[in-house]
Amino acid sequence: MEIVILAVVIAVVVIGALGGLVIGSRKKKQLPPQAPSGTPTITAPSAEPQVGDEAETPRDEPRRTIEEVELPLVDPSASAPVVEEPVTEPAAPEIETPEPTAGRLVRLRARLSRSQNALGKGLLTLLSREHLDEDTWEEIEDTLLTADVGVAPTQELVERLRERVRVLGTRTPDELRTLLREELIALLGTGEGADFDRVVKTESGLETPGIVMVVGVNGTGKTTTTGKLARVLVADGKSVVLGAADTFRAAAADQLQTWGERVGARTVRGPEGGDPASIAFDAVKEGIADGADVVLIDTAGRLHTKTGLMDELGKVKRVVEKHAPLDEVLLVLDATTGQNGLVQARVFAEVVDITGIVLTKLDGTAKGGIVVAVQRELGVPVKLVGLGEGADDLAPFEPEAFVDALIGE
Ligand SMILES: Nc1nc2c(ncn2[C@@H]2O[C@H](COP(=O)(O)OP(=O)(O)OP(=O)(O)O)[C@@H](O)[C@H]2O)c(=O)[nH]1
Repeated sequence: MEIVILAVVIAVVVIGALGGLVIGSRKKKQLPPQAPSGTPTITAPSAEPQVGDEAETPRDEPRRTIEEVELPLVDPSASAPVVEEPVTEPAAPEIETPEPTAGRLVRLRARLSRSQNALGKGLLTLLSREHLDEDTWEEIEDTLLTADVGVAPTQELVERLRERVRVLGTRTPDELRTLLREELIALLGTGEGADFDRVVKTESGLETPGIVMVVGVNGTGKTTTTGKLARVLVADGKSVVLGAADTFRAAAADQLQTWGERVGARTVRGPEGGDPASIAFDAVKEGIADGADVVLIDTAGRLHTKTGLMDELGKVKRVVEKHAPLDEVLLVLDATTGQNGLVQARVFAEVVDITGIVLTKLDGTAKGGIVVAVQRELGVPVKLVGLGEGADDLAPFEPEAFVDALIGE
């Protein structure tokens, strides 16, 4: 009996040991292969629950009702790659630095090429003929008249030139050129006789800003000239307020404002079709309040033949002068319109006291002689000349530089 019990115990032990071996070998086969030591491995997190993971939400967590559960917000653009725009400040209008005004006429001399050929070269060719006979002098006269110098100034010039050539016995082309130069400069109002002050008066000499008003017929270049003049003044270190009293042409105020913004000058404007006198008045008021150096007032183009419009111009002047007297009234004349400009000049001068002339579009005409004629007509100096559409194509008028540009140095 004892032997039987012993045999049963041994059998149980043997079976148990065998069973353990089999399970152990199975377990060993399931182990993943070991990574070679020393090589870093990057593994994805196991999808299977790991040690410490909760199998399910613990029962003691407060339960949420369906109303309390918030669905994740779905952004339709979320799938598209988000390109972040760099945050930029709204660009301030760029303030330009205008060209200095000194010597502009010399720089722009080539723009006078049409007048140069018709007037300057024409005269020099005639004067260099072997015999300066009666016919030649007549041709010289014709050349001057064609270039719009005007009858009286032409006769004067030819007479003086003839006399000097006769007395001095001048013959060489160089000497003749020198004589012509001197006589043309004299005709333009320097040297003997009238010596015009050509400086645009922008200083009032009072506490108030200098006030400049720009007048003329339609399309002569008033707004452009006002804008160019603002640049000239800013270049000279002055602060400028612009008055857009041209309420007649829709785009004029915008055009003026754009000119102003380019150099940091403020524009006072009113409603389209509004009262130009009240805008001019406000512009000067603003200029005084701002402590500006100069107020430039652009007026609407008006036909000199329309009495009502001319009366309106007189009113603008009177209203502005409730603040302070006008320092400068510039009449803008289009040089390409020739003698018609003289008629306009006469009528404008009756309504407002013209103190200076701006001759525009001299780059587009062979009739540079109009400078002489218009000064004679009004007894008022040409102060500025327009020689192109560019922002800095407005030059102070200097007779010597002008004549040199016409006949070549
Ligand atoms: N070639 C040339 N063109 C010029 C000159 N001055 C002005 N202009 C041009 O002339 C045209 C008319 O100029 P504006 O300044 O608008 O004329 P405006 O007198 O103010 O016109 P209104 O307000 O209608 O009376 C524009 O195309 C200017 O660019 C110049 O000196 N040379």
